[in-house]
Amino acid sequence: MARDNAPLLIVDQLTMRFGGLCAVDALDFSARGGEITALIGPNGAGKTTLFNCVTGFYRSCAGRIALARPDPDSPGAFRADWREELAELTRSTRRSARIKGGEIFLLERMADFEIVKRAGVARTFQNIRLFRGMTVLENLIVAQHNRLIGPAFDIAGRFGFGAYRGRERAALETARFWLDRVGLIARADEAAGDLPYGAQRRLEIARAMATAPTLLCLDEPAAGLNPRESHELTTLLLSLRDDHDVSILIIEHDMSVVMAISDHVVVLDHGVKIADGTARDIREDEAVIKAYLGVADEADIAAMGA
Ligand SMILES: Nc1ncnc2c1ncn2[C@@H]1O[C@H](COP(=O)(O)OP(=O)(O)OP(=O)(O)O)[C@@H](O)[C@H]1O
Repeated sequence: MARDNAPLLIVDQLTMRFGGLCAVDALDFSARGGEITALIGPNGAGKTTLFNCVTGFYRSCAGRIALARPDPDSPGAFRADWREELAELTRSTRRSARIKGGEIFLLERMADFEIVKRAGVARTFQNIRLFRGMTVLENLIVAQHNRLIGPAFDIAGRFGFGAYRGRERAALETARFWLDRVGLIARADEAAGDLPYGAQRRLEIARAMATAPTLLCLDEPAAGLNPRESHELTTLLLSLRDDHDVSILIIEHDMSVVMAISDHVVVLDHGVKIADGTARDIREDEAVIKAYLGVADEADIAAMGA
């Protein structure tokens, strides 16, 4: 379903090389706000490298990654067309600029912690990275450390001043809300590492959501899930988009999940974009079918409906 919303993420001529290998090659695409954009492609296509550039884990070799963050308190005021302001920001040496109803960022100029804190990008990983020895609840509290650590953290935290207490209470409420939302509230006091695999995947998503992101980047969230869990995941992701106003960028190999949830699909092969469109467009695209026929199993092709 194409929704014709304003762009939230604009990737422009992005290039990432590792020595002689070009993992992402002059990539252009945009992801619109309020949508689920899927990045698909065979193994080694450059999908995780792109995520690592967006989240500041890698510093790209060339190109631009721009993100808009509407003000949460007045989302309606956001100026939908921010190309002019982006051009001006690009010409400057600044990392961000205020625009009507929000702020825009050039992520390739920012450190990873700033990308999380200021630009509102949260992510999950291909291999689950929870704090396994901490409880389920503690994992969500730690995720909100940016909010807990206010300007007066040292003194306020030590003496239990009101401002800190208030922030702490809000962090607990947020944690409980998201644990409830992903069906883990009854397991809040268990060690995260003791949860079954599918529950750990849900906890990772809850942990990312607890940071109130504008853009949620999910790296293969359906990996290792059984069909029932995959179905629950699709329901959860659609609800995050529709009920919680988060835009999602998802890398996923499970084509049934991709086809069920994506508003927009970008297909990479050997670091190059080979298709970009709705799920329906790309499943009929010859270059995509060829890329998958070369490497994927027949179930992938069947799930794409080609
Ligand atoms: N840190 C690195 N150093 C060197 N080469 C790397 C590095 N990270 C990725 N690559 C290479 O870049 C290419 C793209 O890898 P990437 O992990 O982005 O692909 P992918 O599309 O995410 O694949 P998969 O679906 O298997 O996760 C591969 O050839 C990979 O070996």
